[in-house]
Amino acid sequence: MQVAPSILSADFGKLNEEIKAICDGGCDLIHVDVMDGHFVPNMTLGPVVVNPVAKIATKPLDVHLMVENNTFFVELFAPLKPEYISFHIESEKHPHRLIQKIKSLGIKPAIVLNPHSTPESIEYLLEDLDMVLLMSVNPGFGGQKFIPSVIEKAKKLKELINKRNPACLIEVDGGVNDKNIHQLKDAGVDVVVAGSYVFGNEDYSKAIKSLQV
Ligand SMILES: O=C(CO)[C@@H](O)[C@H](O)COP(=O)(O)O
Ligand SMILES: [Co+2]
Repeated sequence: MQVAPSILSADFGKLNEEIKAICDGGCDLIHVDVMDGHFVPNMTLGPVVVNPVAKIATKPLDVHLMVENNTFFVELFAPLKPEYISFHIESEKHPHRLIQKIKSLGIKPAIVLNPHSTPESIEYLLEDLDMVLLMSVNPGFGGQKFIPSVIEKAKKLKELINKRNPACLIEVDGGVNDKNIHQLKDAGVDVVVAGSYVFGNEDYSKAIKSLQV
């Protein structure tokens, strides 16, 4: 299991130290939550903050867009050369076109599903995706309670992925901790995002390793 700590839960008063600690602590990716105050009722990080993060990070960035104008934000974050950019299926009228745009920028495209969205809704996009991110909370905030139906959804998605594009990864985001990690692993999940669990732990390295099952 790969682990992507969400920097939303980091201490922004000492962001450099926090980034260094999770990279040295053995994380696989750095999850960057981008919220525009329209698609979700919160606002977070723009390139002004994420640029210095990208400069000191020794692990690749996983940019999670929670915005209405996806194309604008893809163009804004592309110069930071993230490994992945994910966007919500619920906020995009032309997901196939946007996937091609992200690919053309040399970035791996991923699609995010809110708790109500079905894996079948993206079946015909799977062959063009590197990852699907399943939300296990409603997007907008860290520290929320895990929604257990994501386990069944991950299993269904895994079947579709096996049929359409076995190389596509499944990522789960929200309320992940050492209690639900084995269920997620058994459901076929490849990557987990963990914000409050990692940054709420005194020993980041220990917390990250406890999820790398
Ligand atoms: O995208 C989001 C929230 O919208 C997440 O990435 C959270 O920031 C994860 O935080 P925890 O639920 O792990 O505290
Ligand atoms: Co996220």
